[in-house]
Amino acid sequence: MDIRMHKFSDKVPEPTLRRLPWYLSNVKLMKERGETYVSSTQISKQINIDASQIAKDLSYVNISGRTRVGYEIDALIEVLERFLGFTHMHKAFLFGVGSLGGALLRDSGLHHFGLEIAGAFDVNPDIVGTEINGIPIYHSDDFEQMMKKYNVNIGVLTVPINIAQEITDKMVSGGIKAVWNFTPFRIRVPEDIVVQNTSLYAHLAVMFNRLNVNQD
Ligand SMILES: NC(=O)c1ccc[n+]([C@@H]2O[C@H](COP(=O)([O-])OP(=O)(O)OC[C@H]3O[C@@H](n4cnc5c(N)ncnc54)[C@H](O)[C@@H]3O)[C@@H](O)[C@H]2O)c1
Repeated sequence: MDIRMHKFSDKVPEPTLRRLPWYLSNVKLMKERGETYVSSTQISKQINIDASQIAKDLSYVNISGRTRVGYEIDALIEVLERFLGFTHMHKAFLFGVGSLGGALLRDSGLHHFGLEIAGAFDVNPDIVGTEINGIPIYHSDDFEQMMKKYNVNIGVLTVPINIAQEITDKMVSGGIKAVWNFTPFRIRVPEDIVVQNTSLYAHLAVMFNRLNVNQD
């Protein structure tokens, strides 16, 4: 298989970055079924994406396949996990331990994808000083102090929308470099700060729309 290597300086396109974890999950599934090699054609059959697209996406990752047999599964899993940053833990602080924030603290899946929530912040006296899933919940006023104690550079934002910007500013001035924003507010940040907006509801709207189309 002739895989063109990309230079490390090449910026990986966002759609590729979103597909790679999907390949990883499926390749892991094939390994569980006892396979030792996997080709882009096999992955393609599982997830209904063009084999050429898969090969192109995988060309950003430092691995080469062999003609016909494809990629060695163990090597592919290892390389994908490393490439996607899932092998070492990225530490985060979460702001707003309400229904969504609490659920994220309880989610064991984040760990598998390389995110460790080291601590959370709220102002509700009923929950400050308690912990969820072993994660301590501090008062928001203690954030700056905790930034000195923990080696954290990611902030998860699950506060009410009306204070989304205020809390973002607080996180950034405290040294947070990337914000995973679950609020519907389009937060503003300095240029060097990474923002990832995430909404479960956006996917829901797509599902409802497709459901209606299918039922017409
Ligand atoms: N992206 C999504 O798919 C999605 C899904 C659900 C909710 N949301 C959004 O997430 C946010 C939280 O929603 P929720 O339903 O969990 O709300 P919630 O009211 O249950 O939780 C908000 C929490 O923020 C805390 N809080 C208030 N002021 C604070 C401060 N200064 N510092 C730290 N914490 C503070 C509150 O005490 C509360 O515990 C909202 O903005 C909501 O729109 C997004």
